Amino acid sequence: MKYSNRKTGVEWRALLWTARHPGMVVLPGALGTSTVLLGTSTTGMLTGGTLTALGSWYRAHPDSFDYFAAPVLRAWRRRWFSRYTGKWWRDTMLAVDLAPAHRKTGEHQVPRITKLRSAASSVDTVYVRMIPGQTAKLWESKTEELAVALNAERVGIEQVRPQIVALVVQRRESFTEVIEAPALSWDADAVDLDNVVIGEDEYGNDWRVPVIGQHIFGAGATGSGKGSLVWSLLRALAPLIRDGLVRLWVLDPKRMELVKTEGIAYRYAAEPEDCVDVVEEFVQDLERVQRVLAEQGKRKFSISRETPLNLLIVDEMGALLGFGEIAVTRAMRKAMSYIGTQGRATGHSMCGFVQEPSKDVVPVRDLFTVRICLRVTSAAHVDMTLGENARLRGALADEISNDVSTAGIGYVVQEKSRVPLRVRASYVDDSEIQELIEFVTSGRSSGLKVVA
Ligand SMILES: Nc1ncnc2c1ncn2[C@@H]1O[C@H](COP(=O)(O)OP(=O)(O)OP(=O)(O)O)[C@@H](O)[C@H]1O
Repeated sequence: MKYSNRKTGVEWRALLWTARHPGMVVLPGALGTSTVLLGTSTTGMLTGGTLTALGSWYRAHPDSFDYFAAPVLRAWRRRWFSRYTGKWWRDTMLAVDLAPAHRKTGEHQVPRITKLRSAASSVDTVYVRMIPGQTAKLWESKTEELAVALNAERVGIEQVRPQIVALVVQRRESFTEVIEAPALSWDADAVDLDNVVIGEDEYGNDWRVPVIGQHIFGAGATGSGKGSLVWSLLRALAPLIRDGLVRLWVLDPKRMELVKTEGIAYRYAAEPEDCVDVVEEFVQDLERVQRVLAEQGKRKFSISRETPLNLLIVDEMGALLGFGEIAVTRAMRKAMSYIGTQGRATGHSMCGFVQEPSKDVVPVRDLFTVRICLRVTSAAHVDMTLGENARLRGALADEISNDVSTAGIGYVVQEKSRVPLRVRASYVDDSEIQELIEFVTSGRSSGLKVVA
C-alpha cells in the first residue's frame, strides 16, 4: 500500500542496490582497499596478473575457457553493458507495455532483472521478477514485441517460480555450422537408448532423445531436414542394429529418403498395401512379445535377441494415414493407434515423419511422446506438433527461413520446464549413409554377430 508520493531516499536506494548487486560493490571495493593498503603499483600488478592469466587461459585452452569462464564473463558484460542495463531496460519495458504505472502515484513500476545467464554466446536467459498483477501468460503475449525491443531473433518465456519468469533471448542464429554426423560406435553397450545423441542444442550441448519406450514424431516442411533426423538416429543406433538388438521396420511411401535402409531393415515396404502388411506384422510381433512377457511374469521387456527393440519408421505418414485408399488409411490408423498405446512396454516404438501435422492427416498424433518440429509452413503447425502454447513460449519454427542453410534446425519442448529448445540435427551425407550400411551389413556377415 502506498501512502506517500515521496520516493525512498537516495542513500537507502543505494544500499538496497548494493545488497542486490554485491559483486558490483565488492570488486571496486577490493580494488580501492588494495590501492590504499598495498599501493597503486602492487594493485596494478595484481590486476594485470589476473588479466594476463585470463588471457593466457583464453589462448591456451579454448575448451575449458569457453566452458567455465566465458559464460560468467559474458553474462556479467551483458548484465551491465547492454539492453538489460538501467535505463535501456526501463525503456524496453515501457516500450512493450510491461511497466505499468502505479494507480495512485502514476510512477512506472519496472520489472527487475534478478539474474542473467549466458551459457552460449547466441542465447541469454534473463530472470525477471514480475510486477504484482502480471502473469507469465501476459509476458508470453509480448514475446514478439520483446524480440524487436531487445534486437533479438526470438524470445521465449518460462515461468520458473511464482513471481519469476525467465526470458530466453536468442540474439542471433545459434547454428551457423553443420553438425557432424554421429560417430559409429563399435560397442553396442556404449549406446544409451534413453539418451541417443542426434545433434546439438542451441547451448552447444548434445541433443539427446530417448528412444526406448517412446514414440518419436517429427514434423517439417519439404526440405526442412527430416531425413537427417532419421539418419542421425540410425547412425547412433548402428551397433545395436548390427547385433539384432534393434530391428528396423521401414515404411517408405515416397521411396526417396529411406530407400537405402532396405539393406539393413528387418522389413521394408514402399507400396501402400505392402506397408499395411508390414505394420500388421509389426502388431503381431508386439502381441508375440506380450505373450513372452506374460509367460515370464514380466511387465516390461528388456532388450535381448528374443525381445529386441523394434523401431517402426514411417516416412511421410500423411500418405498412409491421411490421403490415399480408404482401406489403407483405415488399416494404418488402427495398427498405429494400437502400437501407440501398447508398444512401449514390449519394445515396439514408432518414429513418424510428416509435412503437415494436422489431426486430419495424422489422427494418431497425440500418441507420440517425443516431438520435434523443424521448419513448418504455418504458425498453427507448431502447436500441433509441440503442444499448446509452444509457439507463444518461443518455438518459432514457422519463422525458420526456407533455406538449405537452416535445414535440420527446429525445436523440441523440454520435458520439465516446457520451454522450447532450439536444436539442430546432425547432417549425415551420402558417404556416411553408405558407411553405416557397410558397418551393419559387414558386421552381420562377419559371422561374429548373429542377427535375430
Ligand atoms: N541436419 C542438416 N544439417 C545441414 N543441412 C541439412 C540437414 N538436413 C538436411 N540438410 C540439407 O537440406 C536438404 C534437404 O533435406 P531433406 O531432404 O532431409 O529434407 P526433408 O525434410 O526430408 O524433405 P522432404 O520432405 O522433401 O523429403 C539436404 O539435401 C541437405 O542438403
